Parts: sequence; structure tokens; C-alpha cells
Amino acid sequence: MQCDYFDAGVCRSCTRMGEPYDAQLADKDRRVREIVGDRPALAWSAPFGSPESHFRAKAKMVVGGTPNAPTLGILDADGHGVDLRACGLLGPATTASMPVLARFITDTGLRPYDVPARTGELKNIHVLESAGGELMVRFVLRSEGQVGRLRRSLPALFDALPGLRVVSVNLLPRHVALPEGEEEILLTEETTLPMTIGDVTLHPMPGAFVQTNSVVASGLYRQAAEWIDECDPRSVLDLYCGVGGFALHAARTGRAVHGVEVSTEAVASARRSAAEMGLDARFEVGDATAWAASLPTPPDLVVVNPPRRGIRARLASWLEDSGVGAVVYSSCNPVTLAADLDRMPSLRPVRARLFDMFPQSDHAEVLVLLRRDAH
Ligand SMILES: C[S@@+](CC[C@H](N)C(=O)[O-])C[C@H]1O[C@@H](n2cnc3c(N)ncnc32)[C@H](O)[C@@H]1O
Repeated sequence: MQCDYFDAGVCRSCTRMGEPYDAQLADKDRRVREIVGDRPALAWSAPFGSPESHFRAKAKMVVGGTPNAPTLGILDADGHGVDLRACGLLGPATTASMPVLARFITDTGLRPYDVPARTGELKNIHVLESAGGELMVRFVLRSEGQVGRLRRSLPALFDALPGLRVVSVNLLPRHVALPEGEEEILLTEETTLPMTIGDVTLHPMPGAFVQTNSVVASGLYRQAAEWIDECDPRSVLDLYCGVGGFALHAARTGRAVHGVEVSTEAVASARRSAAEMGLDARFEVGDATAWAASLPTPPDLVVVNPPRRGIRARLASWLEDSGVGAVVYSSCNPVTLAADLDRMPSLRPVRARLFDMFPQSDHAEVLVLLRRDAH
């Protein structure tokens, strides 16, 4: 893939830009296997590839410039906006929304936040896109002051973006380089963006985590479901379940599944999907490790899909000692994955596969099936 921003040195986020995709994928697969290391019983499947461009379901654009000439992209080293609205990674509906959103900023007179001067209101715009091209748009603002103005201008935005379904404001009052703050104000009656991924329809609300690449996430959830079916557990616990992608796939054959997740929004989203699909999947807000440790009897199989830090020592030793028969571990960081595998010697990695969620970069998603030694 070729990128003008990369060639001009304006954005270097995609560290593998310009390299043929097949070579990238083969190299990533080799590096991931090396990091995970020698595991005697482990069989690797061929990597699951991605479209090399326009694969991102979510875009987090930093807003800079002025109301008349806003930039949507990143900030340079001095804190000034760099426009990346034609980034080739963005999904097609997100790309089409960029000029409309820029125009909306101009028409409403929303002042982009100026980092060096600490003035202005609009910090970031997040866009989430479903496979059908529907959109959720979140305006990250410094304060509530402009919410009324935004609300009044919404009909024009809906006219200009027919696929628009959910709009919210997220408040980030502090002067920090974060994508979002804690308070969310919904501006639409619709609260979720339905996203069909794999064999389920997820219902993310603003703020809930969704996998970056819907094509690859579909492959990931289906692969996990296939391995879970092979193990044929009576009970499944999905830790770090988010909006429920793994849990809902595991439950679709009538199996009892329990999901645990720290985000209230994600749990509400997962419950909505389970109710809509009539599945026996229950979801609770809680800390993954504390939840597991409080269980009177261990489930037959546990799915873990933690943030980059991995599951760490406490949860790994609970899995090791609990008698859980199998673990499906989906990791976005092979280094912490390898460390966690070392902490669970009785649970032997037997299958693994790279899912290329993040083409053009060195980031990797790896799915591993671990089974308890029989003796
Ligand atoms: C990589 S995402 C995975 C989400 C989900 N499995 C999916 O496929 O979309 C990690 C999730 O872990 C959640 N999380 C972070 N720390 C947690 C904790 N201590 N206990 C439970 N969930 C946590 C995050 O809110 C996020 O939804």
C-alpha cells in the first residue's frame, strides 16, 4: 500500500507502510512465533490476513486548526494539527464522513482546542463504522458549554450523513493528551451502533471497546467458537468480555456463558445483544481477576482477552491452580502473552494463530488454545 502522508513524512504511524502485504504478514507471523517461543505441543495455523487498506472500524481523529480550516488527524511535535482525513486505513463510510464533519465544525463555529494556547473546545472526533456503513460519531469537548450549539446543529449533520445513527459528546476537561474523558452525553435516542461481526450482532454504546478491524474480528470470534466447540465445555467464562463478541459466539449453540467486564457501557451493550439473540449469556460488571477468584467452582473453559498488559500473575495463577480445563487466550501483545503462558505450566498451548488486526504496523493479535495436562 502507498500513502502520501507517509511518503511526505507527515505521519509515520504505519511502520510497515510501503512493504508488500504478503511479506508483512509472513514476517509478522514469524516474529510472533518467535516471541511466543518453543512450546512442545503447539501447532500453529496459517495466519488470518486482512484487507490491507480501509479496514479500520474506528477512527480517533485529533481536531486542530481553526473553525474555518479545521484539521482532522494528529498533532505535530509542537501540538499543532496535522490533517490526515484521507488516511487509507479508515473505513469507507468514515472516509466519506471526514469532509462532512470538517464542514460541520465550520458551520457550527466549534473552535478546535489549541493545545499550546490551551484555548478552544473541540479536542477529538471519534467515528465508529459498522460493516453496513452506519456510523457513531463522538465529539470530545473540553466542557459542556457548546453542547447546546451542537444539539441544535444535529439535524443538518443527519441530513449530510444518512448513515449516521448515534451521536454523543464526551467531556475531557483536563489538559491531557488522552483520546477521551469519563463523562458521556448522548445526543440521540439511539444509544448503540449495531455491528454484525462474525455470527452475532454487537451493540456498542459510546465508550465501549470494539475490535479495530471487523473482517479480522469476525475470523477471530469464529475461530475461538470453533475451538470452544471442540473442547465442548458445559460452562464458559469470558473475562474482559467487552461488548460480548467471544461470549455471544460461545453461547450460540445453547451453552451457558458468563461474561465479566469492567466497563458498564460494554456490559449494557452485551446484555442487549444477548437479549436480542435469545442466548443464555449473562454479563456482569467487575474486575476479571477478583471475579474469577470469588467463584465457588471453576468453569470448564475460560476465554481471556485482556488489554496489552496481559492477564498478569494473579489471574494466571488462579487459572493454573483452579482446575479450569481449557483457556482460549486472545492477546494483542505477544510479549505479555508469552510471559502469561510461562505462568501456567499445567495449561499447555496446543493451537495458535495470528489474526492480522493491524496491517501496516507491527501490532499483532494472537489467539491461543491451552488445555490442561491429563495427568
Ligand atoms: C482487548 S478489550 C477486549 C474486549 C472484548 N473481548 C472484545 O472482543 O471486544 C479488553 C477489555 O477489557 C476491559 N478491562 C480492562 N481492565 C479490566 C479488568 N481489570 N477487569 C475486567 N475487564 C477489564 C476493557 O474495558 C476492555 O473492554
